[in-house]
Amino acid sequence: MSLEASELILNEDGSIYHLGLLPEELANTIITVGDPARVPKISAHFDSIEIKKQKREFCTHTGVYKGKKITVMSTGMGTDNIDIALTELDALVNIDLKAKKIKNKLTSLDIIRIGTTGSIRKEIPVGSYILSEFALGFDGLMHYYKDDSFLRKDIAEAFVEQTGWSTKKAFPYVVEGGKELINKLSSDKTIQGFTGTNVGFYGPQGRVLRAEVPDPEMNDKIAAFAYKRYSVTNLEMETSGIYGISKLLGHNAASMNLVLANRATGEFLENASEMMEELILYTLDKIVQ
Ligand SMILES: O=P(O)(O)O[C@H]1O[C@H](CO)[C@@H](O)[C@H]1O
Ligand SMILES: O=c1cc[nH]c(=O)[nH]1
Repeated sequence: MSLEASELILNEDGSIYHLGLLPEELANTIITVGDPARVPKISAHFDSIEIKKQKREFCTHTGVYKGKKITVMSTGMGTDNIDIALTELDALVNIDLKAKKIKNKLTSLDIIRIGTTGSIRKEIPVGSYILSEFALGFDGLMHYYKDDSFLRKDIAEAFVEQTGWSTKKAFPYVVEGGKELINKLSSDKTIQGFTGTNVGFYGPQGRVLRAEVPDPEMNDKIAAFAYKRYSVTNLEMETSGIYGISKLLGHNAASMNLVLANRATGEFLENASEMMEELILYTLDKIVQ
């Protein structure tokens, strides 16, 4: 049975709806970033760039770095965008777009996020690289999919109990990243992370400029959470969706984040662009190793 035109949506040129990409324009190793301006900063290191496409916040460059074909794509901010980006990346490799049928032989992509984050622990300073072993999703995205077999419900339940998580918010979910890919990217430069993914940057991450939050102690409660060997290291806005949709669809994902802010000490990284450039080169070289 083929997928309806309203479900698998293609543009007039046959490309996938939001990303605007054709299957042959994608590599099997994909770097995702939130900020579209970070895409050319990464592809500037490529030996050659074959594809440059932009639709909405999804800017994509595909090229070759040290002999390996890599795609770098921006997702914009938030897991609502991640749902679109990862589902369409999967469709590009695992659905025959002309026949609109799921392929018999499925392809597993390597998806590596290079992002920015805020640490909630004073011992993880600005400038650190956090490589997420697990993600803790506050966004609720994975509750919209049937298969929850890979979610660590024991950790999520302990988290809700210890922090007094409000029932008005989505029930948190916990998902592990792709172990092999994470091992490949890790070194003594990376800190193993348990990354909280929020639905926003201000209130959802406990930032107060003018509008108050219901529980000003929530970041401290998140930092105090301890269950078995698990405790939360940092907050950002995409990793849980990337890990969740990747596990759901059979892809390998790793999330590497530069710590820009330390929420416990109030510091913000001064030389952020220089440090991001270093993280980009670190990650690219680990990918091709
Ligand atoms: O730097 P990026 O990859 O966008 O990631 C972080 O920065 C944005 C917030 O400033 C959010 O997307 C957050 O996850
Ligand atoms: O504190 C921070 C810094 C970067 N990105 C976030 O989402 N939060």
